[in-house]
Amino acid sequence: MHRRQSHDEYSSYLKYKNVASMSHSLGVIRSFSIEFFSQGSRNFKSRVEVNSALDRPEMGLPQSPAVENQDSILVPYNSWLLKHPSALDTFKQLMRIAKGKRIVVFLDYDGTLSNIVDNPEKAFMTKEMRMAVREVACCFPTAIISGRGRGKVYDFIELDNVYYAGSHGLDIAAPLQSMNYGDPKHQTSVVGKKGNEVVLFQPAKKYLPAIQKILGVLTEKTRSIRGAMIENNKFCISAHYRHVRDEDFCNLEKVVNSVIGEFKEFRISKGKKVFEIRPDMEWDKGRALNYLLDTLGLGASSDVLPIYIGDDRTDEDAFEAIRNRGEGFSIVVSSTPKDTLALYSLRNPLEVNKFLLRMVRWKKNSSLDKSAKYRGENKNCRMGQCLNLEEGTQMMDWKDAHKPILL
Ligand SMILES: O=P(O)(O)OC[C@H]1O[C@H](O[C@H]2O[C@H](CO)[C@@H](O)[C@H](O)[C@H]2O)[C@H](O)[C@@H](O)[C@@H]1O
Repeated sequence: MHRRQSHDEYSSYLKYKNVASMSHSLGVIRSFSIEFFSQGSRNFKSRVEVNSALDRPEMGLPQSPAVENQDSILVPYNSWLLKHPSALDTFKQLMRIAKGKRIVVFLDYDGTLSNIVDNPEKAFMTKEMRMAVREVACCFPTAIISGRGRGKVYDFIELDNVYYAGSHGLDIAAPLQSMNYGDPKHQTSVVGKKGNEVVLFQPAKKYLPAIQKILGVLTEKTRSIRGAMIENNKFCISAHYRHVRDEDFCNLEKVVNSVIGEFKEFRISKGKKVFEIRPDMEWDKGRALNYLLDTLGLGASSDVLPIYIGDDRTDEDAFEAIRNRGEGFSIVVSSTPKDTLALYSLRNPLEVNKFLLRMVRWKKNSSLDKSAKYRGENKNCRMGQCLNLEEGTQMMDWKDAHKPILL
């Protein structure tokens, strides 16, 4: 067990070195002189300690058995931070780069806006986080890109001034003008319950019957594996193993592999104690980010600056998309060193909350600097509603100030 672990850690370390040499600076000059300490017990201990903190039982449910952070690497957090500086500590430099650019904010949900908890149905975000997201969306176009079904992630966030992409970007409710972008065969213009017209971009529709089949077979075949949980995310499926005992994990993995083996058009990736099953097509969170930028009419603008914040493997596609654009800030949420293409980091959702509020204050101050009346950039928000925001301020209820854009 230990032998395998150290081999894995070493390959992780090599992978990290590759990522490190690939990673490029987007304007902030950073030191690349990372001193790796010898891979002795000190590093190992620090990794284990942080991971076990993540594994702590929450909400009185049994402790999670399997390794969560598959990407953790063998460097002390402070060394890793040199490579992926805190977006809070470098905030001023970041905003210096962002000045005069059109910022678009992209946020993952689980592990980014809400803490990772034992029960996926109870991954609520705090009301402070909801306020911060609502405020940030008043200042900059903002989209949530989640692995969950779009409807489910809306139920958690409950904001009408953000765009939603569910199923790892396979289900996007985009602004109306997006009819001019992307493949029209995947787009439908629909009128939602609230009378608003939106475009649904759903490139994986043809896989729905197969997804239903997989859901049925997986649910049946994992029924006898204690703690296994199958989640329907509409265009993809999650097979959770957070509560599966160590001794049953291989069995679950075998079942998932053998079921999906029968469906050649699907692929499996691993998230945080979850197998994520989705159609094997050229679409991911990175492509969803680019699609949303296009539909906002910003895809080709040279002054657009996307910011993506996410914590998990599928978010790496979005980090890569930002890297390929050559403009933008990719921010990984992690309290342990891990392999990532993200340039910056935040430790946890609490720091994400702080970062979002700082962006709001920065926007407000930079508008006041120009002695202009502060105005939000999101057309779905009433002007001036972000005024006087201080960290921790209780906000008034602006429910009816937003034009709903969701179905
Ligand atoms: O893209 P995301 O919004 O980050 O969604 C990724 C997966 O998130 C959820 O699972 C994870 O969070 C749960 C709640 O904290 C946790 O219990 C689980 O172990 C994590 O894997 C969601 O339930 C999955 O469907 C998403 O794929």
